[in-house]
Amino acid sequence: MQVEETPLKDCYLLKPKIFRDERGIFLETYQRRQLAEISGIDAEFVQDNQSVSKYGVVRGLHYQTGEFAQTKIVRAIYGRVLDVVVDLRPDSPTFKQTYSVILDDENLYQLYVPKGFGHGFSTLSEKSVFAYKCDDYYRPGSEAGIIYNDPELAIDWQLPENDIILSEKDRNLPTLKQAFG
Ligand SMILES: Cc1cn([C@H]2C[C@H](O)[C@@H](COP(=O)(O)OP(=O)(O)O[C@H]3O[C@H](C)C(=O)[C@H](O)[C@H]3O)O2)c(=O)[nH]c1=O
Repeated sequence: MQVEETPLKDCYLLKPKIFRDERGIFLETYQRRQLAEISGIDAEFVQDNQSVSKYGVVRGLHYQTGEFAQTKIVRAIYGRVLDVVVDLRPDSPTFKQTYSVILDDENLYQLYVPKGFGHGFSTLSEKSVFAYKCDDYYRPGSEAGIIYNDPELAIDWQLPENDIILSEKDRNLPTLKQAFG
């Protein structure tokens, strides 16, 4: 596995080693010891999630607040997504900065998203299967988010606006200014 820094502090792009042969491919999608040795990252993951989305779906930007904030390792098992994170840690040198990267079933890249980040993704293929590890449990009462079209963040989800599909919850998320001043 290769671990690359991103422009956002403590957020890393993980590039697993892919073994290819005439049958197809094999890769270790998570290996705690190797990740810790390479990067010093040693989160204790307790929950795996998976979502399936059709083309045009944007999920996010979401995060859990306070002591229930989640570190995540996210990846696309099938299809192609644009993964987007925003640093929402007021003390961070990259506070309010965003980073986006294509995760798909060809590059098999993963993104390490630290606690205190907002996270979302858009589905660019006909269908995406998205999986991620969390180092804390789902706490409905601590869920929060920033609206996908926040004017300060100006995220390009790489989708025509008319194609974007959002949940009712995501349509009503606050702006960055409303949430963080
Ligand atoms: C996140 C979560 C949801 N749920 C239930 C709650 C709802 O009844 C249903 C769908 O939840 P939601 O609409 O919040 O799912 P997403 O929009 O995919 O949310 C996720 O999307 C972005 C990309 C993230 O990074 C977060 O991990 C997560 O918020 O699953 C659970 O039971 N457990 C969970 O951990």
